[in-house]
This record gives sequence, C-alpha cells and structure tokens, in this order.
Amino acid sequence: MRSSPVKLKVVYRLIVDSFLAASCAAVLLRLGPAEIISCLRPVHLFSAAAAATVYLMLRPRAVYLVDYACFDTSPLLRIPMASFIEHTKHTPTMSERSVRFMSRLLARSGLGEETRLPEAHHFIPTHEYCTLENARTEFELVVFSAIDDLLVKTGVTADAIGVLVLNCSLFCPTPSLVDIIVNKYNLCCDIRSVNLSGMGCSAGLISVGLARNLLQVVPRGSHALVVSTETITPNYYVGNERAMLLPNCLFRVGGVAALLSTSPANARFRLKHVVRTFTGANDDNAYRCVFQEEDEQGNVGINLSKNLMAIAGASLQANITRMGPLVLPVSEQLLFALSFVARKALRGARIRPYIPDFSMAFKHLCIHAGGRAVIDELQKRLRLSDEQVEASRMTLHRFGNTSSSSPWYELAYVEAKGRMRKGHRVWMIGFGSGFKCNSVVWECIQPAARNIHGPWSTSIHRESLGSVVGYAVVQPNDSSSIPRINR
Ligand SMILES: CC(C)(COP(=O)(O)OP(=O)(O)OC[C@H]1O[C@@H](n2cnc3c(N)ncnc32)[C@H](O)[C@@H]1OP(=O)(O)O)[C@@H](O)C(=O)NCCC(=O)NCCSC(=O)CC(=O)O
Repeated sequence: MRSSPVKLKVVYRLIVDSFLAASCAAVLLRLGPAEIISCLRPVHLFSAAAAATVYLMLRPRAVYLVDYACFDTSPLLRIPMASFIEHTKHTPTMSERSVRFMSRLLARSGLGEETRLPEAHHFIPTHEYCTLENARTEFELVVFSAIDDLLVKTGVTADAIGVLVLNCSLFCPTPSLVDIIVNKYNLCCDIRSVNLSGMGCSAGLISVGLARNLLQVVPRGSHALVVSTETITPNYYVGNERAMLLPNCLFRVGGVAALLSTSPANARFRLKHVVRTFTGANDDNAYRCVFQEEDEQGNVGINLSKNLMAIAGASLQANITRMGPLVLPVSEQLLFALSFVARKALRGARIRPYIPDFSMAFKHLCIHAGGRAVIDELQKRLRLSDEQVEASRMTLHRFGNTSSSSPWYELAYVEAKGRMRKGHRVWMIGFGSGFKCNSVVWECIQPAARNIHGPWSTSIHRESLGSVVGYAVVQPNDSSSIPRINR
C-alpha cells in the first residue's frame, strides 16, 4: 500500500501537470476557432512562416547514436585479487603496510574477481613492464577491438567517418592516439579529429558533446566516431602514499567506441541533452581532489582525496540544477525551485534541498562506476533505489573502474538484461578530475537484440545485485588462498 505522503505527491503532480494544459484549453475554448482565425492578418501569417523558416534553418541538427561497442575484455587479462596482491609483494618499493592496505581496500572495493588489468601488469615485477611500447599495445588492443566490433555491428565503412573524438586521460603519446586510429583505419585526410587528454573520467560525455557540435558543421548524414578509454599500463604507482595506492586497486582495462550521426537511419538512440558542470573554479579542494603528482620519493601517481565523495555529490547537485529544467515535469521543477528559493532566502534555517524524483524523467541511470563509496554517496544524494544503481554496481564489480567508458558498460548491462524499450530515457552521469560532473541524456529508438555479442554476453545470466552485496575477502598473508565471498 502507498503511504500518505506518496499519495499526496501523486495528487499534487496530477494537479500541477494538468494545470497548464487546462489553462491553454480554456483560452482556446473561450475564443473559438472562428474568432482566432478572424484575429489573424496576412502579416501575422507571413511573420509566423518567416519565423518558422528561420527556426528550421538555424536549429541545431538532431544527433543520433547509431550504435556502440564496449571492449569485450579478454579472460586472459583477468586479475584475481590474490594475484594482484602477489604482484604488489614483488614491487620492491612497496612496503608490507601498503600491501596490507591494498588487500583491505580491495576486499571492500566492490570489485569482483573477474576485472582485467593490461598484459604488462601480469608480469613480475610489474613496474618494469610499464613501458611506452606496452602502453601502446594495450591501447591498440582495447580500441581497435572496440572499433572493429562497432564497424561490423553497424556496417558503416571507415570512409564514412568525418569526425573522430577520442578521450584518454593519462596516456598521451605522439603521434597522438587519434593519429594511431586514423593510420590504422585509413580515415579521410580531412577528418576533424580531436584528442582529449587529462580530462578525467567524465571526459567520455564531453566527447559526446564535442562530437555533437562537430556534426553540426560537416555534411548532413556524416558519422562521428567517439572513443573513450583509459590506458592503465603506464599508471602503476609504486610508492606508499595511501591516497595514491587507491587508483592501483580501482582502475581496470576498458574502452568503448560509439558511432554518432545526424542521420536517423538505423540509429538506436537519439541524443537529447548534454549538460556540463565544472566546479573547479575558485575551489581548490574540488580542483585538487583527483590530482596527478609525485610523492616525496618522486613516484608519480594519482592522488585521490578523501573528500572526493562530498565533492562529487556537490558537483552533481550543481549539474542537476541545470539538468532539472530540461527534463523534469513541471510539478517536480516547481518543488525544486521553491526549495531553491527558500534556501537562498532563509539561509540560517537549514532547509534541505529538494531532491527531484528522477524516475519521472529517466527509466535508466548509468552513473560512472568510480568506486563503491562514490556510488553509495550518489545513491544517498539522489535517493535512488537499489535497482537504479544496479548497472553501476554491477559494472564496478565485473569490470572495475574503467574510467570514462564505464557509463557505456552500464548501458550495455541494461540492454543485456533486456530492460530497454523504445522511448525509454537514459541518464549517463560522469564525474572526474577538474572537478567535473557531466550528464548526457539519450532516448531509445531501437533496443538491442537480446542475445547479441557484447561485454556481458558470457556473464549476464549470473549477474544480479544479490551477487555483489558481499565483498570478496582476501587473506593478506596468504596469496595462494582462493578468495571467498562474504555474504
Ligand atoms: C576505497 C573504498 C572502497 C574503501 O571503502 P571502506 O568501506 O573500507 O571505506 P573507508 O573510507 O573506511 O576506507 C578504508 C581505509 O582506506 C582509507 N582511505 C580511503 N580513501 C582514502 C583516500 N582517498 N586516501 C587515503 N586513504 C584512504 C581510510 O582512511 C581507511 O583507512 P583506515 O582503516 O586505516 O582508517 C572506498 O573508500 C571508496 O570507494 N572510495 C572512493 C574511491 C574513489 O575516490 N573513486 C573515484 C576514482 S576517481 C574517478 O573515477 C574519476 C577520475 O579519475 O577522474
């Protein structure tokens, strides 16, 4: 049975959402069609036609997602936690204390036993194999596999690609990563290509926005290839700073290739909104909360601040303040606006911000799988149900933090579960260094066929929220032991 506040809210929504429609209908009924037509003069009709023509000519072209393909990580790259810990023991610069710390973190990280690390990280001592050549090898394996899959899936040939946008935060060689792709696929010599680096985990959604913008200036019907990945190989931290050991435990291999177009032919999703929020201006805590630096011994790593959860929550708040008006029904917007005004007007009165009910706007949420505590925080902030964060938790468990590609693994999860329907809206939320929180909204035109090949095809039958409620427990002093699952 529904509780009274919920019932009240349903009634409130009905009243507010019907109010506008009722007002318009009343005005039209009072005037009557004959009266409306008699009010119109030729000059009105001409102005309306001119305004409509100008609008049609200037409005941005609609952009569609033809399809996407996530790197289907090879089982050979699987890194059970015991192996990971064994490898850290063979890194001479890492102390026993750091090894114990990482064992503890891994056990509670929400990552499962099937996440993948690049080939170089499977050798001992790992740091000796983190070379530029091995980084290129990892990049090529991940990205070429995803692009090959995408081209096969869509039947689009490489010469139909007019725009290429790639983001990879920490690996930025020359020739650039987009040059590697242009060279491999023999893409057009006048391709508009952009290589984003250093932009963190939210850059995948920035790439989507950038591709959308570039598609406005190339011939209609052109295709934009968007590639989002993080190359793990060169980023193995060998020091003992706890905040810098965290990324070793969380980040794993992954990548996605997505094809966008201004043509709706064979498209599977329509791009509805891209909303970017940057909270680093004048806020050093936010700016430094994911920070590449050297520790006192000169070892380079990524320092993840303990404040990250709070900062991610605040930047999400800023992002939804801009997203809300675009996607929420009037009733939710009104409550949100009232709470905003009340909070501003009565600063001392500790009024909690109103959290809109996003299930009214979206059927599926794909929240960047940054870490277990991050998902927990966002679930709490947005008051989401376990089902609404399921794709995020499952992706973290099965693939780890794959950085900017993680929302795509989540979209693939929803599709592999057969939950996507025509007309469903999907909200992708990315956040990362800067500090940035970005959102992309898609509307499904054509769900994927149920049993297609994809990153979840071999495991979806055994994936469910219930299977990840416990955390794998590794015995730090016994690397040979098989980790057990603590439920
Ligand atoms: C790592 C965890 C799974 C640990 O979970 P726990 O339930 O054990 O939580 P906990 O907070 O008690 O942490 C356990 C121990 O780790 C320490 N600890 C936790 N976070 C730390 C940090 N950032 N720096 C230093 N130490 C840290 C705690 O002090 C504690 O130590 P002691 O027990 O000694 O007191 C969780 O904290 C988590 O998910 N954190 C978020 C990870 C994160 O920042 N992800 C975003 C990646 S960046 C990204 O995705 C975007 C981008 O790169 O752009």
